[in-house]
Amino acid sequence: MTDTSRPRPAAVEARGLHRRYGPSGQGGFEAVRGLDLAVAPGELFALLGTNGAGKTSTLEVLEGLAEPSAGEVRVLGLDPRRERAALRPRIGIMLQEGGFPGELTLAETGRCWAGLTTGARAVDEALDLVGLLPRRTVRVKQLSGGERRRLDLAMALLGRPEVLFLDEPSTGLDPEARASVWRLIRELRAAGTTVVLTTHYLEEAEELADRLAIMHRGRVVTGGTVAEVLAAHPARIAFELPERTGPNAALDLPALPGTSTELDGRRVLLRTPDLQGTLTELLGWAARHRVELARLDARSASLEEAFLAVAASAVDPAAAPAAPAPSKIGRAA
Ligand SMILES: Nc1ncnc2c1ncn2[C@@H]1O[C@H](COP(=O)(O)OP(=O)(O)OP(=O)(O)O)[C@@H](O)[C@H]1O
Repeated sequence: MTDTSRPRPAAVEARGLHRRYGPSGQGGFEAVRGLDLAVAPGELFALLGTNGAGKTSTLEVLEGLAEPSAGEVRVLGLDPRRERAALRPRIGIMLQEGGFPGELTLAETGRCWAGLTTGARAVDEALDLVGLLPRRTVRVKQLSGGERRRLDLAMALLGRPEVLFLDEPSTGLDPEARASVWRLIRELRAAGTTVVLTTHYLEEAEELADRLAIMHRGRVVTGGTVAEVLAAHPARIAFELPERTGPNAALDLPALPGTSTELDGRRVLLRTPDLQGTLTELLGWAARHRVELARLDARSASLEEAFLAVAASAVDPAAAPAAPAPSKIGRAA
């Protein structure tokens, strides 16, 4: 397992966390299988993963809504179950479904929720944060799906939480609403709030997360900063050789250590752990030989590629992401 821990003290910490549904042995199901994570104060941590990987099951234990079947959990140094009374006023929780009563207006919902919250901010202020102030007299049942998500977020923010748990905060939001939720999350983080979120949107993690972990089948498969996660995956350089060079032209290309090559006619695809170095070599070679590299495209690995590779490698170890074997470019065909 990849250790996604950082030095203490952590705002959120799990050690050897297991969560089981149903009885032990046959008939039960272990959704979380020995998970370690540590989120520093003020950090934004994203939990990614395949469907059914165990993200929500993990979050519910961190939030104190469920008991772990094994392992240790601490949030702000407190046990989320045994010290719930002390912890609850200091955390905000946005579940996948808020489940607020449909007949109440947003303002009434906020007032009810504020009555249960220590040190709550003004309801109108919370609604304003998520752009729902103009809708304060509308009933919850009249909200669109995206507006409900924003109401869930507003209620999670009511108590000015030190730690905010967000389960898929932007699911169902249109691009504009998503951008404003991202802006709000960034502002909260800049003000020192620790945020733990789950998401299916890889660009959300790429945009927001200081660190992330990718889960598959109850385990963290990889984790770290976005750059650290991407570093394990090769960058790609694609181009077309000129027609005059013919199909064997690739034999004339330079040796590019650590780079693997795929040829499809005149189209060349290089995979390299060192994008800048390989590109420099390649462009130098092209300049010296006056070769035009048509449709040249160079890019780092995306989080999507890393995610797909991780999911595949967890099923099939042969597909594990690895640095490409050194090869002379023309010989790899
Ligand atoms: N109450 C339950 N009883 C039995 N199994 C459950 C229960 N809740 C969840 N599971 C199973 O536990 C596994 C993890 O579910 P969980 O909802 O934590 O995953 P997730 O990563 O949040 O998934 P998704 O991305 O699809 O929302 C799944 O296989 C799910 O079917």
